[in-house]
Amino acid sequence: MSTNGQVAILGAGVMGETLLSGLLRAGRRPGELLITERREERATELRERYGVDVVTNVEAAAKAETLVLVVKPQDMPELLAEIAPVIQPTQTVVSLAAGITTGFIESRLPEGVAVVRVMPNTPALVDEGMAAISRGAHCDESHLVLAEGLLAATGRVIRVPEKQQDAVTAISGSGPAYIFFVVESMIEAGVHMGLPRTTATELVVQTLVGSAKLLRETGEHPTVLRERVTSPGGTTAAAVRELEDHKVRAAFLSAIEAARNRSRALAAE
Ligand SMILES: NC(=O)C1=CN([C@@H]2O[C@H](COP(=O)(O)OP(=O)(O)OC[C@H]3O[C@@H](n4cnc5c(N)ncnc54)[C@H](O)[C@@H]3O)[C@@H](O)[C@H]2O)C=CC1
Ligand SMILES: O=C(O)[C@@H]1CCC=N1
Repeated sequence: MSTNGQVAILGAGVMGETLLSGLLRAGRRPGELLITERREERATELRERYGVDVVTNVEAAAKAETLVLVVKPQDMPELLAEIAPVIQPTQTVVSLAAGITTGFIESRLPEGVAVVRVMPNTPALVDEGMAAISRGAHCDESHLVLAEGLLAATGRVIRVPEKQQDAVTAISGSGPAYIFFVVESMIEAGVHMGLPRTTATELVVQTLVGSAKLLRETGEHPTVLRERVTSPGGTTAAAVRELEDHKVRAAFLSAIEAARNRSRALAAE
């Protein structure tokens, strides 16, 4: 049962489909994958789109070597109660849920099941994901390597101590949303100044991609890169002064701390 290499994705919403499509792009065959999904029309859609089998949670837990839990944190107790009677300590559980600790999961499953906690993000859909993984009490190196193998299909993977996962969630898990918020704001500014929306969008998206590549490929500190854009007495200095006056840096600090605090609170709901 536990050495068939089969991976079951339990809960195939946004993140479940992201992982599923990434595994298929990376060369896994549909027959090696199973999904479960509570919404019937969603299950049908994914079966037709990817050619994977849709099974019940109990069937998935009885069959697959690796169970990837991708339901919302609030749905986790019910899912764990469903699979606990059939799961064996030879299987590996990988949880992608924000805020849910490995201890929370271990305490609801048979003694000895290895649990890996992962925080992925949505750029995984274009193979530019950032995932951080942490070991539970019953994990050894092989379980971490297995989880890394799954997540590496869609981008970068790092290992972090579990106590850092709420901060990771606030930075890279939710992070794409902050970037999209900035992008929306910049496009709106362009439209306010009379640029056609398509022009403003192209300018902003390419500026974002170019800036991201500059950061990654030069390895320079963002402050240095920003200073290079900022000519003395010029346009950028005028803009950055406004951002500082509006306490945008402080707003980012508070926003990201709020996300971290929300992650901490999720397991208690
Ligand atoms: N969306 C994101 O950017 C990220 C999400 N996550 C985590 O991934 C998890 C899922 O998030 P999303 O995909 O955004 O939510 P979602 O709501 O799109 O997907 C959850 C899916 O699980 C299904 N579901 C719920 N209970 C079920 C059950 N008992 N059995 C089978 N299917 C069930 C729902 O019908 C839904 O399709 C959450 O725990 C979230 O914290 C983690 C990192 C990033
Ligand atoms: O908003 C959320 O709770 C999930 C976790 C990180 C990104 N999305």
